Amino acid sequence: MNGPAIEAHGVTVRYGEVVALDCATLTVERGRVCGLVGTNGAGKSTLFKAIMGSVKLSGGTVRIDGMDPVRARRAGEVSYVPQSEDVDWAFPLTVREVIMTGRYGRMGVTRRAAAADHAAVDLAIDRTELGELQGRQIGELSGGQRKRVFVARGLAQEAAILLLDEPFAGVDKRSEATISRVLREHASGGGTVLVSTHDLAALVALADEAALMARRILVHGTPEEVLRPEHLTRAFGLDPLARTAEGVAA
Ligand SMILES: Nc1ncnc2c1ncn2[C@@H]1O[C@H](COP(=O)(O)OP(=O)(O)OP(=O)(O)O)[C@@H](O)[C@H]1O
Repeated sequence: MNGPAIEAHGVTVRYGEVVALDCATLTVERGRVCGLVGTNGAGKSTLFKAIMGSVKLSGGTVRIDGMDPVRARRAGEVSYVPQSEDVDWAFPLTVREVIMTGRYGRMGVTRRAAAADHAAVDLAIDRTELGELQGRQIGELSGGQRKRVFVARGLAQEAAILLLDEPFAGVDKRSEATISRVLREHASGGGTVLVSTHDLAALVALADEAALMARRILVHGTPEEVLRPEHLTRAFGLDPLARTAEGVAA
């Protein structure tokens, strides 16, 4: 592995006339949790897609562990938990089966789970506290439980880099606490986490560093530094102290 875990330099992405990212630069070193903060439409999801190599760049470069992002993704180095899953919730899949899909990249064409696959899934289930729910149909789960399932799928993949787009939106307190703990543990074990959140209050406990974005990275530093009122005013365009974090971001 060469270079930082995530290195986006001068990244520009356009959707037709819309400039979603305008020269965004962000470096995240291994073993860190970085919180990504910005208004709706600030380009957070697009930055995740650029890091995954799933969107065309009009400018700039992305390197993951020194590698091209598509290569890194194919090597299973990066796992992405999107804001909303494109999943048919009525499809009869159990929690365990969904988490096992995180192992598909390692199974080859037969998709036959070996002992190592079951062990990785067991560990992911344990860490996300889904033991009692592993036989349930995913359609029966609450929003927070579903989120934990997709975080568990990322853990089962054993990717060094976890990208999570709004994992705390609409989840219950228990799921929020579990996901936060899992992310901190991942970083303590040498992994890297980039997580977008609207929950500014939780950022200090969750993240080692934060990045404030509005089509590009405006400030990148400790959460305390990034959350200074003058920076939030710049990113959100109003007095953040006059509103709750949720209200500002909405
Ligand atoms: N497929 C697309 N086609 C056209 N415009 C898009 C597309 N995806 C995103 N955009 C636009 O690009 C900009 C950045 O969107 P993006 O989803 O990256 O922001 P975000 O910070 O993740 O916002 P949110 O929190 O609402 O998901 C927005 O103006 C959005 O409307």
